Amino acid sequence: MLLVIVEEDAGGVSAASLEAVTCARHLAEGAGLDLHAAAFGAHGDLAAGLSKYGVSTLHLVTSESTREYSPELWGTALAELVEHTGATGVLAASTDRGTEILANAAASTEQPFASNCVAIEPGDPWTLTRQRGGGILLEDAELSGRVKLASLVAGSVEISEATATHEVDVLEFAPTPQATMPHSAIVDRTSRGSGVSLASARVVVSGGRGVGSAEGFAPLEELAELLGGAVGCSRVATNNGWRSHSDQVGLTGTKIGAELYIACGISGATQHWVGCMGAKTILAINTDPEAPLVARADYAVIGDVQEVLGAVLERLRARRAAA
Ligand SMILES: Cc1cc2nc3c(=O)[nH]c(=O)nc-3n(C[C@H](O)[C@H](O)[C@H](O)COP(=O)(O)OP(=O)(O)OC[C@H]3O[C@@H](n4cnc5c(N)ncnc54)[C@H](O)[C@@H]3O)c2cc1C
Repeated sequence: MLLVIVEEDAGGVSAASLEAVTCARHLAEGAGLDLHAAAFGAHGDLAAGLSKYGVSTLHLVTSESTREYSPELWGTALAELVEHTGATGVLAASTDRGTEILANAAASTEQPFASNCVAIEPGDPWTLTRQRGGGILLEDAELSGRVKLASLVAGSVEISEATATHEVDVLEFAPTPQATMPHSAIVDRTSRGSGVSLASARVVVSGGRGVGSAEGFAPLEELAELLGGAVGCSRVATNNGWRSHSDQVGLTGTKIGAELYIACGISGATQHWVGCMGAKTILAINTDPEAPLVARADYAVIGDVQEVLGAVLERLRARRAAA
């Protein structure tokens, strides 16, 4: 059996997790194995969203010690679930959580973990392609082991449904309490304005130095809201205190896999590019026609970001009012 960790986003299974599910189904079918999913917390409602994707069982990891996120406690709980179910492979999206949980589970089970994969082919060993150097290099590798663990970069796989729809069995799994184990724990949370996470948003409207100030992000916020997306930024925007680090796209920020990335006043330094290159379509708005991101973008508008966004928003507001 193969196991895929699913994360919740906006009340359903996140797009990045559905990519991992699609990839895991491909591996399971190639090996003639069942596909199970696992979620942390009482997320029984995710079962309905998984029924079309070939998942037969959803394991809900529920216990007092795993109620709040902790990479060590969740990783150890996952290791226990792997032994309990006899899973021979575990996949997750390459989100911060997915990577941390798998790394801890791998350490606990003493099994190998390949992070940041963009393609995984069935067989024994698994054949994989993974990102290195923040995505600048691609490495071909093989993964062998009694249990293989791998994480998948968002935007690598086209989400697809299974040929048959299954009713998903929901099973609760209570791991052994690990309260005395050394672990990190969340002590505070800052909620984001939008309910959509940057890593899994289908549209990201992102701003850099060219936006000019924290207040200059207001039209980006409005555009993101109108498009049902999230706001991102470059490191200059975080360094200047215009946005929080959680909004940063890039090597030392979030890697996105959006359908559409709108880069406003961002030059496109390599460290930024590796965070947004997974987007399917890139639109750059920049005063400099020679900016690297303008050269790499699918579409570019050469002009002042505030003027361009002002015109776009005017049209969108008028269209919304007419609808
Ligand atoms: C180890 C390391 C890690 C890093 N990690 C990251 C990372 O994760 N993410 C990241 O983003 N950067 C990262 N950086 C920084 C990166 O190298 C760049 O410095 C940064 O991305 C530049 O941000 P920017 O594009 O906003 O600014 P700039 O490079 O200054 O570009 C500003 C752009 O705005 C345009 N512009 C100016 N005025 C306007 C206007 N009115 N309207 C429209 N366009 C305008 C300009 O033409 C220019 O293209 C990292 C650097 C290092 C060394």
